[in-house]
Amino acid sequence: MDHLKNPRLNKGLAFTLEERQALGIHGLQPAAQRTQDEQVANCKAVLESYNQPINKYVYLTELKDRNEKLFFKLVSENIEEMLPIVYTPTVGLACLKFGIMYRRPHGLFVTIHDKGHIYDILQNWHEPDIHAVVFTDGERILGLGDLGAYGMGIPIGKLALYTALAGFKPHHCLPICLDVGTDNKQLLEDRHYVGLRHTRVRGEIYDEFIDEFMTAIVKRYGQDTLIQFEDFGTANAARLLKRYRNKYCTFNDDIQGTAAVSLAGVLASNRITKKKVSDHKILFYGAGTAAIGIADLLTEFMVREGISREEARQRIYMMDINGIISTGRNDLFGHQTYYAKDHSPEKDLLKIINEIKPSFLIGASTQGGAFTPPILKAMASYNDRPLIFALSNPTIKTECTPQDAYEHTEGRCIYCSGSPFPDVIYNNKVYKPGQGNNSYIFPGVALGVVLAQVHHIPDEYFIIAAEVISENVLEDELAMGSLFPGLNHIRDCSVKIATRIMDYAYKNNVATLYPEPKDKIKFIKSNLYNYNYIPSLTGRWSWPDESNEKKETC
Ligand SMILES: O=C([O-])CC(=O)C(=O)O
Ligand SMILES: [Mg+2]
Repeated sequence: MDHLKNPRLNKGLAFTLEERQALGIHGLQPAAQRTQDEQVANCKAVLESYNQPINKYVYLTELKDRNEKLFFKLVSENIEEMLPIVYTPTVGLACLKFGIMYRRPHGLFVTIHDKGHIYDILQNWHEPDIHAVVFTDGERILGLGDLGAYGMGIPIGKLALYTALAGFKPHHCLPICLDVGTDNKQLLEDRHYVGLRHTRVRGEIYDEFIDEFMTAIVKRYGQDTLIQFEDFGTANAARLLKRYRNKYCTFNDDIQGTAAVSLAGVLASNRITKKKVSDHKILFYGAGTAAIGIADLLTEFMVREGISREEARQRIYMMDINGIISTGRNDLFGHQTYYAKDHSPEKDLLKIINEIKPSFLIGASTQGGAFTPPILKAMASYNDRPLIFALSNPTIKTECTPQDAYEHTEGRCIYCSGSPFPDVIYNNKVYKPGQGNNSYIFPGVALGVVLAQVHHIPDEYFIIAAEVISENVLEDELAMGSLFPGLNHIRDCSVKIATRIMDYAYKNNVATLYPEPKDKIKFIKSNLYNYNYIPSLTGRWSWPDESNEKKETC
């Protein structure tokens, strides 16, 4: 029965007659036999019959629970259609409905009351060989804010992409939600809420809890376990990254992954405008975690282009809800101060644009529709090809839609958004706006890091990832307005990113995998998850002359 009930073993109607007899499951299924491709086609037909994206999400979750290989084949071979369901934007909706939809565990919940016992909780996870952990404390889920334990949908979604976009084996991945309470009043009163019903624990106790968590992970799974921070609140994200980045194999996706995909977008746009990054005057709308991460990485890149760090920071302006980030303000934190200008605390975005005349406007504000037509028109009046990045997620939080962006800039803007949008037709021209989402970055970076067994993740890896992504945008794609390779090429891009990161790691003597693989691409490919079924009756051992496909243990 395990072969029908365990999603890792189940092949549904793809079991052959011989397998059904040998496994003792003959008669438990109808007579038909299907190939995996036929099953994929069947799944697509079922998905088409649902109108609501959330119902498609539930169907796919159930498919993953029933037949893991079929789920990953479906997603991996149909990325463009499936990504918006298993990931942004639908995953945001799934988080909002997490309580009512909760069925079975897909990861670990560690609460603040488990403090002192986190290692024991990790022991309860059934898989012993974890290479990558994605975890959140649910404080800033996408642009939706504090969703507490409902935030668990995000680590689950991110790790599904580790497998679908970078070939991580699913049993090497562990999603974790740290539940320290929530300050979201609506959730505290929601009868479906599944998390702790008290406000967030902060301060020293929170810090000790995170410290214990990090220690417990490496004690349980080893020093080179990759630990990805996801959707932490602004007050903690940068602070915790700084604290842990040189101690653990860790990165913050919202700071570093989003920064890298934005850099990739600018580098690709430079192929159109023939500019350097340092030729831009940049205005950020939003000065939180993602914005600071992008600003820091752009600064780093401008320094490489040959200007001083000080000059680079002078080219970057930021504003948040309290106005322009200026030296006179006393509410700035962390790296915000690097970008503070001598300026009156102006709060009106249009006025600021008219004064600064930026060439590049980046939205990381979580304020849907903030880039109004007059703002877009102003950007078009100062620039031949204004850059407009509307990065907030999910779709309702996007600062402007591509339709608005092209319409109000006479089709001249170079645009991307964090959430997916359909093609736009403006003035008889078809635009295919790309998705500036960190999903182009984190799977490939993670793959390189885990395979080279490095212990820390420097910014250089994110610059490498950005360069690889921008180099892989085709001329045709650029001409259609996309700054990123088509989503269906993302798996190849992940392998390329991983290869370049491994090269860099060995050159800099930080890879601990020994010996260095001679042909890294071949090495990487031979370690990727195989989502195709393999015969169920191959026995326990593999033989050296057999293909990798057969060698894989289920
Ligand atoms: O999840 C996404 O789509 C991108 C991301 O990290 C965020 O918005 O927090
Ligand atoms: Mg995120």
